[in-house]
Amino acid sequence: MEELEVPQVLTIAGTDSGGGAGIQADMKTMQERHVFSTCVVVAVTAQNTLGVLDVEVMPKRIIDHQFQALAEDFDIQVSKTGMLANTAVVETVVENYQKYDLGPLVVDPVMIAKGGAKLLSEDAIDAVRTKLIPLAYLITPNLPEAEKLAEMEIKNNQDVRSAARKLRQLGAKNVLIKGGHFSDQPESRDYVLFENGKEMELTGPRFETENTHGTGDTISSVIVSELAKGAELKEALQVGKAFINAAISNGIKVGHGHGPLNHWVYQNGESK
Ligand SMILES: Nc1ncnc2c1ncn2[C@@H]1O[C@H](COP(=O)(O)OP(=O)(O)OP(=O)(O)O)[C@@H](O)[C@H]1O
Ligand SMILES: Cc1ncc(COP(=O)(O)O)c(N)n1
Repeated sequence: MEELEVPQVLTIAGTDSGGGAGIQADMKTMQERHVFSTCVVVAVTAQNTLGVLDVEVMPKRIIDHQFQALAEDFDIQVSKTGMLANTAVVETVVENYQKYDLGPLVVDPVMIAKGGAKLLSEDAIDAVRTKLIPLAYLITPNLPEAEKLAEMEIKNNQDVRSAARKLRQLGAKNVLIKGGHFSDQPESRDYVLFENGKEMELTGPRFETENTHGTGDTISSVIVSELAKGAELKEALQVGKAFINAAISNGIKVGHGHGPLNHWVYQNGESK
């Protein structure tokens, strides 16, 4: 029997027991985009749509062994990082990514959950800036994350452009600054700065909803999946934006707080 070759991808992040963000959102999204997903769990969160109850960071030994187990058996085409918790984890991830061949790296520099919980300690931001960003093929901060990493305030579109240039100077090849937090604007607008200096905007309607738990994880996981299937970055970003628009606008009723997205609805450009 002939077996199907499928692209293999990796998410390095924290879990969300509520299933809407973190590793669970990543793997659900990757499954929807028809790639085989693997994971390195660096932290476990006790979480639901109302917030984060507790966090346990994994010891270095088990993080190292997860990388080793994957590297010895799988052929990972593209990897991504999400919640990395603290400096020690950032350094362990950097060490392992440099040790093994895990394809281009998409860095989603998760810092604070929608409900306000800290998912990266303040002192780890420096390690992300100086050790992780230089490895990134693409970095995908939201506005507050871009402000921290670029060490500047972002008040308007010109500031977004300056912050993206700073992030490129830190070593990220390509930069996507997500505009989900510009909530006073009528449309959702994300900004992209490519490695050749070209720019692009990803725009769409802004939906009035509380149900945006895991938007950042989801869009970066679509991008990882499309890249693994051989798409150019521009196309991967456009599929990501279309997927997120469909996943937000066709909302599902789960939980009592910031609800999760509809990960099923986007089917090759067709939503409900
Ligand atoms: N209310 C909304 N309507 C339309 N698009 C949105 C909305 N909220 C977020 N988005 C889009 O979702 C994507 C993720 O952006 P966002 O800024 O929310 O990332 P994030 O804060 O990292 O997400 P999270 O922390 O929830 O994982 C972007 O493409 C953004 O434009
Ligand atoms: C484990 C984990 N990773 C990422 C997020 C960010 O998602 P959001 O900002 O939507 O809460 C999260 N809440 N939990």
